[in-house]
Amino acid sequence: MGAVLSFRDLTLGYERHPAVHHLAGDVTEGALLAVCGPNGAGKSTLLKGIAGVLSPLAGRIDCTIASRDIAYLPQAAEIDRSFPIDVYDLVSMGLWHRSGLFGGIARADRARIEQAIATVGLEGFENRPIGTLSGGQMQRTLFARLLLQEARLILLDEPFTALDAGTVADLVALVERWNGEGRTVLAVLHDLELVRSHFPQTLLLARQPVAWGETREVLTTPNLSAARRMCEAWDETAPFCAPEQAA
Ligand SMILES: Nc1ncnc2c1ncn2[C@@H]1O[C@H](COP(=O)(O)OP(=O)(O)OP(=O)(O)O)[C@@H](O)[C@H]1O
Repeated sequence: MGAVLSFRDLTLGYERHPAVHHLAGDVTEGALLAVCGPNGAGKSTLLKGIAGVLSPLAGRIDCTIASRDIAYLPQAAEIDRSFPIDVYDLVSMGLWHRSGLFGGIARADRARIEQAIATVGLEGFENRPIGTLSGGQMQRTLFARLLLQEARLILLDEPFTALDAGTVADLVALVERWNGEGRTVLAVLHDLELVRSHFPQTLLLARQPVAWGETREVLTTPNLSAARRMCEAWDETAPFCAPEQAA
């Protein structure tokens, strides 16, 4: 399998302050990769860089997948739930890449939307405004939208945070299904047991990469301690590419 993503001495950050520093490596097609690390390690920043929301300060990301084939699910806190839209319409947005913003929804599309809503266990919620959903119901709705997107590269930022065990199990099963279909999935996760059980590969980040490879070889006590130390020692005001921060 070839690389779908290549990081070339990548630095991402905000207002010239790096948040992810000197990242290099490849993500192969069909990978199921967890991105782990302490708070502030740069995990969300990396996903934003891959999704094209944030441009590199230095280095680059080579991606062989067209942006229309990339799906990005931000952290729940970043999603505006006050937007007046119901479950059905939010899920149907997963077809936008096919139908266009103002394209009509054909009968076959309606069947697919209903099927996606049923797959995530939300039958009967079609007309509910998203602002009235519980956190778990909202996340199921967003996964139904992802189902319709049929993206080749799926980026998930803390997709299982604050969800009950049943919801997590259902959504993990969807992630595994996507991966079984050959899609590449990157997920930012804090639950290391979940990562060990379901994600074969892990990138451990602490502004810089600490380790990247087989999950059992990455999530070791020494690596996790090093990541904690590196994040604690990080200077938030470090200038762009300060030599002492270089890998
Ligand atoms: N919009 C922004 N403007 C300025 N700094 C930012 C912005 N977003 C994130 N940062 C900073 O970038 C650094 C990395 O943040 P990021 O959100 O990528 O970390 P994270 O690993 O996803 O953390 P968490 O586990 O807490 O979600 C932090 O120091 C954060 O304060």
